[in-house]
Amino acid sequence: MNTASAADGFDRLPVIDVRALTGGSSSAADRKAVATQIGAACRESGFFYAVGHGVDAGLQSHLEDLSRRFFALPLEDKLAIRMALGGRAWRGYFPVGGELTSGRPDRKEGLYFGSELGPGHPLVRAGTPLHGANLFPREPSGLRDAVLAYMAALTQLSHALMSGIALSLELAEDYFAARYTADPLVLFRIFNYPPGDDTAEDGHPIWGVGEHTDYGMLTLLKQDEAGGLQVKSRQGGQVRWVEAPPVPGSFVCNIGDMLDRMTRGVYRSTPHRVQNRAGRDRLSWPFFFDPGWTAAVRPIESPALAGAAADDASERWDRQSVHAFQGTYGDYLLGKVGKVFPDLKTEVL
Ligand SMILES: O=C(O)CCC(=O)C(=O)O
Ligand SMILES: [Fe+2]
Repeated sequence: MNTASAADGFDRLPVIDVRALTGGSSSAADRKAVATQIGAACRESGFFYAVGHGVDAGLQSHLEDLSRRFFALPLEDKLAIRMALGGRAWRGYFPVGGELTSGRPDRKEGLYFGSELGPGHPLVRAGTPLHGANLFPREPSGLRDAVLAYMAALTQLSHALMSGIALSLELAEDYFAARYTADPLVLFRIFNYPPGDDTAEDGHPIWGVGEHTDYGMLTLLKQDEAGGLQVKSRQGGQVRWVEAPPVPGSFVCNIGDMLDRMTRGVYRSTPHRVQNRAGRDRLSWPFFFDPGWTAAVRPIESPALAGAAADDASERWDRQSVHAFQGTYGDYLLGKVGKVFPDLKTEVL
């Protein structure tokens, strides 16, 4: 077993070919071999690049093209689907400065999407936050179909990667599907980070996204050529920010707070941030694959995690422990999103 842990620090993020998990006809040994690589990455940095994932390149470039066309529209057209109009479903467009990931406005604009649920869906009928219909722009009109097709493809890939993560923890391949993701919470965002100065007039650095960890289970990030994503490595009290540059045809995969909680900190939800220094727009497409809203997320019992006990609250960006909280994943998530969109919280929740 690989005994690396985040405490050792790291200087690069591995590239893992996940074909054996996504194809239909791989051997158990091949699946286990991929799972072992994923497990080592989750222990070391909580991040890896997935290649050989099988998500159609044509769909991806189509989505990229449509996304650029949307952000190029006049602000007023983009605001026609502003988040306040998405109500409790928390969908739509937010302008630059509209989101405060770690207490200060991020320099990014974006679109929020999620599973497309009609008014008859039980969670929508019950008024559950973050569940409902998407707000799609009128232009470019193809964005709706591209987003829905992309979310479907990434949902399938996430299930496959979670079966690898289960194997890496010496669990049955359907461990997560059986407990948490039969009906996953799927959130998808399209971000545009415009170029600009690194530092504000008051001397504070300006981030595209400030330092944070992801809240859920697994994030799959598509990024364009611009670069700027950085991952926090810590070695003996020294912090180093490791670049996660674009790797063609890959998704950057990272684990979120719920997997950190389930593994008692052995698989880390590692802080990361973005600063766009490319001198042009940077686009990214993070896809979040999370436990169902009503799931109570519990520590995993597995020999692979024997002896693990973590409370990292004092080190975390938000000074909160993912291990101590009580409640469902929905409760946890709501506490987080309320902080990053304070105005919207008052308006719609
Ligand atoms: O845009 C990126 O590269 C990262 C975005 C991110 O970290 C997030 O949305 O959680
Ligand atoms: Fe993130």
